[in-house]
Amino acid sequence: MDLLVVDRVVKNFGGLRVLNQASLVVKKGTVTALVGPNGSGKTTLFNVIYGLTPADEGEVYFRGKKITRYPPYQIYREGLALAFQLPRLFNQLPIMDNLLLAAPVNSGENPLRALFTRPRWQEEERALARQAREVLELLELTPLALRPAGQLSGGQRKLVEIGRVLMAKPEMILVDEPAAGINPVLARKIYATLKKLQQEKGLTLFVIEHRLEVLFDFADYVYLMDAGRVVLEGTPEEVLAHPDFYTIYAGESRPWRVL
Ligand SMILES: Nc1ncnc2c1ncn2[C@@H]1O[C@H](COP(=O)(O)OP(=O)(O)OP(=O)(O)O)[C@@H](O)[C@H]1O
Repeated sequence: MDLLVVDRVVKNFGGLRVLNQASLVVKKGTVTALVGPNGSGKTTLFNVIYGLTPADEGEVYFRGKKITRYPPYQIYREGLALAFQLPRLFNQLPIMDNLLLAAPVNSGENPLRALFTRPRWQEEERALARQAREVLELLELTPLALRPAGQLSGGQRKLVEIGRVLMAKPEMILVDEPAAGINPVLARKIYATLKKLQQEKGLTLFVIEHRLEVLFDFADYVYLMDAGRVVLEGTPEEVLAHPDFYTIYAGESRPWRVL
């Protein structure tokens, strides 16, 4: 099933065409990767999908529903979440609290409603705490549950960022460079965790990555972008075997000049 469909998306910044009819499909239950040289438009495409940057042309569909003009919070509610490249955590607060704060709003947050629906919000809070403990367990972060987020390593912060996103129980997660700036051992661990989310939770993952060596062990399908459009696609083996792959990948990507 096609979970995410990007259909001929165009984005101009001033006179630069950064996305030039970009189209792709992410199938449900896969780990799909987006690779490409610096400046080819990968992050801009994620921002368009997630409603952070409005598309000039083209459409984005999630579960068959057009989400092109939705704001990010509405896309999040539809079950599509974005894990930021630089995790946005509350540094003074423990990991556990960072996860609890990421959960969707519950009935205890409105004082008047809370007064009349006390048993319900107490039960909701208990369920949230259970969910946060499960997420910590899944990400193997339980021993660090009470550690302030500011004391974590870069790799651990990425895992907490993924945990934060999991609290919304999404169907699909966009992950922008989970392994950037992280040593190869931890990078593998992060990918192993993403794979576990796919296999055990049925999550769909769409990942931007530069490190081909980790990526190709975990991805089911790969898109290569250049100058704002998808130029190659296939299984990791197919894409790597393509005679043009390394030339494009190692090149410098220049947006189109439209004005
Ligand atoms: N807000 C903006 N205003 C103007 N130009 C922008 C803006 N955001 C991105 N660009 C330009 O768009 C092009 C694509 O950038 P983008 O970050 O999407 O590429 P990328 O493939 O994610 O690159 P990298 O691999 O380096 O992260 C670049 O030339 C960048 O300078």
